[in-house]
This record gives sequence, C-alpha cells and structure tokens, in this order.
Amino acid sequence: MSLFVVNRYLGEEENGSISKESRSQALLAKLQQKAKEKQRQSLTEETQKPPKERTQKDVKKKRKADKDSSQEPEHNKKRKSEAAAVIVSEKDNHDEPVEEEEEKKKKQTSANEKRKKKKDQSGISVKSLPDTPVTGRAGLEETGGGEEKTETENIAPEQTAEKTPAPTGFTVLGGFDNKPVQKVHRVLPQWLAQPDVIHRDIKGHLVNISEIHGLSALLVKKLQNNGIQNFFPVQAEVIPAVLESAQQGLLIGRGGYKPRDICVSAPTGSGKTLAFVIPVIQVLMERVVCEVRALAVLPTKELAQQVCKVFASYAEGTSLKVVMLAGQKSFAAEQSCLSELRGGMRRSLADIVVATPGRLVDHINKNSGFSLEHLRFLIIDEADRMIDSMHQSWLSQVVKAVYRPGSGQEAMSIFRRAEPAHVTAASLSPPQMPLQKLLFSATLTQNPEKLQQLGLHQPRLFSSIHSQSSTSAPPAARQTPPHTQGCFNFPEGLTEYYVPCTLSKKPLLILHFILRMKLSPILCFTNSREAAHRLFLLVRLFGGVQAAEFSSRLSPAERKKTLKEFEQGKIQLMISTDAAARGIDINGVKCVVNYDAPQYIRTYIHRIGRTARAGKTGLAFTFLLGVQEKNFLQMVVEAGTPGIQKQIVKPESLKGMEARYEQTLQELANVIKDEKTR
Ligand SMILES: Nc1ncnc2c1ncn2[C@@H]1O[C@H](COP(=O)(O)OP(=O)(O)OP(=O)(O)O)[C@@H](O)[C@H]1O
Repeated sequence: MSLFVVNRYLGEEENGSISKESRSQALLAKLQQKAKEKQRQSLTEETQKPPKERTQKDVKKKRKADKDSSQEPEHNKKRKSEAAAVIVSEKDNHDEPVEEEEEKKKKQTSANEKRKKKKDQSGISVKSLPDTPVTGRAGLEETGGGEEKTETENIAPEQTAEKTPAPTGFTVLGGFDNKPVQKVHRVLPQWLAQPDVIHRDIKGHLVNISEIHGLSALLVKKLQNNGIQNFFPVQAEVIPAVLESAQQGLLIGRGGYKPRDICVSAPTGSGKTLAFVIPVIQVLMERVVCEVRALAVLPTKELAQQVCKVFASYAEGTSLKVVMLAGQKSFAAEQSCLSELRGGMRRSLADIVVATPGRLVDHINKNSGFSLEHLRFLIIDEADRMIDSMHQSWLSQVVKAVYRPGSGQEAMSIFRRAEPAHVTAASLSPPQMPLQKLLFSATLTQNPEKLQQLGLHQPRLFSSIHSQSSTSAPPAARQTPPHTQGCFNFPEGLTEYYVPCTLSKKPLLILHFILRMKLSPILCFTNSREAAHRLFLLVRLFGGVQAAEFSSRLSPAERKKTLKEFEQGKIQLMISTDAAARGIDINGVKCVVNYDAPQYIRTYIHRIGRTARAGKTGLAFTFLLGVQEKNFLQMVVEAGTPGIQKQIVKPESLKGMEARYEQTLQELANVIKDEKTR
C-alpha cells in the first residue's frame, strides 16, 4: 500500500477519463503555449522601444507581467498573445502577415508534439522543447532578420528544429556530446619537474677527483688507493651539493636555513654509494665527540653489509666508527657496539650506523643507549623499495627518536632540537642540528604522493632520466632536461635481448648459454625460491656446470660465501631470486638471464642492473613464453629502454643435449621426492 499519494494538478481535464499519456501531452502543450506567449510578450515590449530607454522599471514591469501571466486564466492569455502578434505585424511591416506566422507556429507546435509523441513511444527521455526558437532561424525573422549570426546558423539544418532555443538571457545546458574531453596531464611539483641532470654516459663524463673541492687529502688518497682517479657523473654532482649544505659546520645550513633534502635517481652501477659515503665522511671526520650523526637504511642484510664495508673502508684513518645493525650479530652484541656506560654517563661508540629497518626499530625502542638526537644525515638507499615497504613505520620512528626531548640538562640545552616547523626568526634562533635526508635509487618514484610520506624539506632532485646519452656537453655542465624519454634509467653499456621459448625448453636454453655460447659467469633470476632450487638441482644433475643458488633458503653466511665465490669466478651460474636483484654489487657479471620474466618493471631494471656496472658493458637476456611476449615488450618499451633485440635459439642447436636432459629430468623427480620426504 503506497504511503503517500501525490495528486498532480492536471488542469480542467483533472477528472476526465483521458489517459495519463495524453494528459501529460496536453500539459506539455499548455506549458509550451505559455512559454511561446511569454516570449512573444517580451519581444513585443522589446520591439516597442529603442534599447537605450529600457530601464530598471521596464525590467521590473516585465518580471511582474511574467508573474501575472503565469497566474492569468487561459482564455485571457490567448487573447493577449493574439493582440501582441497583431501589434508586432502592424509595427514591422516587413514581417510575414500574422495568419501565416500563426500558421507556421501552429505547424511547428504540432510538429513538435508529433515528434514528442513519437519519442514518448520510443522510451527516450523527452527534453521540454519550446517550439519557437528565439535564437534560431525563425527567431531571426521575427526580429527583422538581424545580420548577427546565432548559434543555430552554425548547426546543420536537420539539427535546427531539434536545437532547444534559449529563453532570453538563459543558457541552455546540454550539447556535451560534441565537446572534446580535455586530457588531464599530471603536473609534477617544480623540484620533480626540473631536476639537476646527471649524464647517463659515465665514460664520457668523468670528472677528475681533484676537481671536486672540499675533499681532504686523506680521502683523496684513499680513493686513489682504491683505483679511483675520476668521479662518475652522479658523484661529481651530488658530492659538492652535500658538502655545500654543511659548509657552516654541523649546526645549520647557509643563512640559518635548514639544508635542502637531496633525491638522486641514477642508473644501476653508476656509483651512487660513493656519492653519499664520501661527503658524509668528509663532513663528519672533523667531529670531536662521538655521536651517531649519520644513519644509512637499506632494505636487505646483504646491501647493508655492502654499504657498511664501503663506509668502513673510507673511514679508515679517521676517528669515525661505523656500526652495522642488520641482524648479522645478536641484539646484545650490536647493543655493546653502539654505546657504553662510562662513569655513569652514556657514551656513543658509533658515528655512522648502517641498518635494516627491522633491527633499527628494535634498537630505537629497546636500546636506551642508542640515541639519534645528534643525527645530521639520514641516508635512504634503494629509496623506492624503502618507501613501498614502510613496515613498522620505521621512518616516523626515526624522526620521533631524532626530535625526542632529551632528559635533564639535554632537554634544557640550547642545542635541543625541535621538529622543523615554519621557518621564522624564532624557529631559527637557537642554532640547531638540522636533519638532512639523502635518497638514492635507480628507480626512484616520481609519485608525489609516495614521496610525501618522506616529509622532505625543499627537496632537490638529481636525475639522469632527462639526460641525453653521450652528449658532448662539458662534464659537470647541467643541461635543461629535454623531453623525458621514459621513466627509468638504463645503464649506458647494457644490451638487452629477449629469447622466445617454451616452458619445457627453458632449462636447455640456460645450459646452451653456458656450455655452447660460453656466456659465463651468468646471474640467472627466477621468480620464486622453489624455481631457483629446482633449476639449481637440475643443472647440477645435468653436470658440467659450476652452479650455485642464492635465496633465502640459504643462511646469511652461506649467501655471503656464495656471493664471494661467484665474484671470484669459481661459480659459472648463480641462480638467484630477487634477493640479489637490488643493489648487490658483484664485479665481473658479464650476463644476466631472466629465466622467469619479471612481473614488474622495477624488478627488471634492478635485475639487469647487476651487469653493465661502472660504465662497463653487459648483456641481459629474458626468456619469454609466447603469451608473455606482448605485455613484457610493452612494459619495457614504456619504461624507456634504449632498445631490446630478439635473440632466436634454433631448436637444432639444443638437439645434442636432449637425451641427457630427459635422463636428468628422471633423476630430478627422484631427488625432489627424497627432499620432500626429508
Ligand atoms: N668513481 C668510480 N670509479 C671507478 N669505479 C667506481 C667509481 N664509483 C663507483 N665505482 C664502482 O662501481 C660499482 C658500482 O657502484 P655502486 O654499487 O655504488 O653503484 P650503484 O649506483 O649504487 O648501483 P645500484 O643502483 O645497483 O645500487 C662499484 O663496484 C664501485 O666500486
């Protein structure tokens, strides 16, 4: 039972037996009639006086007339509109005679009604179309045929009758279908859109280490002892920028302002590690009191180990101490490396800490001897990975630990740090140790929302994405970035191939690459730990290849040993999961094989970036099944690859190994069964 009954006023026919449909038609016709009369009245008035005499009074009168007419009974209106029509015809004798005009309007009205009836039956929603277009062609004749064009002049004739005329002074909505939709282009923040350009071509843009001012003789000597005579482009750009931000010493940046945070997006193997190790050691080596002033956070133990080794190597000969928090040792052992109690006072035993997020958070929360109140540099390597995996919200815990009010005198000291707010005279008066963030990645996200999480202060971006390869510009020159080719960096010396294959032939292909094409040492990536293990077992059973697996199936010590043997050339084929994809710096990798095609472009970039490092050349092959080809190639091309070639391996070149391969598959099935039972 309907709760509310709404009775619509339908005029005199209210109680008649007319059907709903025709009632609404009749109502519609009436409304149109009224609209027509109103327009006629307004036209009549308008044509009676020259425009300049029309005053507010007229407008009010017109409005009043409109109002009255809407309340006036029907028969009066009809008479008025006929009278108005007569006035118009006597006044402007060049108009068509009234009867014909009336006839025309009637025809138009009935034509409209017919059309509406037809549309009603077709179910399409009906717009209430007044049938005497004011600005249409007919409207032009009524007003004596002015010269100006109206919008119906430009519409195709069949549309003129359809076009809804605008009542005087109103805009008729609609017509969206013929407006082209404007494409929205993402507008990057200024600092992202106009980075400082880093050249991709390392060999063509080396800068002698003596050209970089501000480096101590000790560091220069250490670089030369390590065989480094020239800085790579990313180092030549970033090292001076970091040194400049610490020119006034540790306390505050130039002019009292906080130094700008720095983001670096440069290809894999372009030397980003030294780009932060050298300036941080240079700035901290003059320190007097040992406190944790530099913290480098990396995603994996291996990377933390690798960076800690580089820091320790260049801190040798200085009083700086480097400590790693990555779970290689027990929590207690790490705790004793960080600080000690002497005479009832806490003394820090570390200047530079290299950590993985998990262990770092543990020490912040459970180790009272670990203080970050003097932290000056926060280095986030593989920054895009660290942003994505902000587990345990490690960054907010670091920032909280940095600005945590100290106890006792520390809380009162003029060096007490307050979280940066707006830059005002007051916020700058006590000299404070600023916290400067340094971000590094070969696939740094350009997504402002993601970067927002890092709370960067007036960030400055150094990027090689915009640079043209092998230009003849002077080494340290910065070009205004040309059009961005793609959104990722590819090492200059890398050649990429894809190999069409079938699932069953993939193991034979990798054996063919080693035994026939002699491409070893090969770093081979699979998409899972199990696939890496199975392939490792199969290659070992096939024989003739020194192979090893590298995944979380191995203990950290076993992984470290495997990396070392691979680097020493004792292993021809290292079968790895993506644990070794990011940042791992293994000298001498000639060839990377994506045994399983990577699902994400960042994974691809970091995998192939294990070769062609430090300006050397390298090869990258990706085995592709038929169904993967189209999407993979599209992904790589969109990322801005300089070019990927098709490498076909003929089935006959695999023929000689098939018999042995079949036998190996049998043995493999037994080995896997044994493992499962163990
Ligand atoms: N100026 C230099 N001269 C010669 N070799 C260098 C120089 N700088 C770095 N290298 C070497 O280049 C290799 C790659 O350096 P590094 O690991 O810092 O690259 P990366 O940009 O961090 O790579 P990824 O993005 O993969 O982490 C290292 O073996 C390093 O010793």
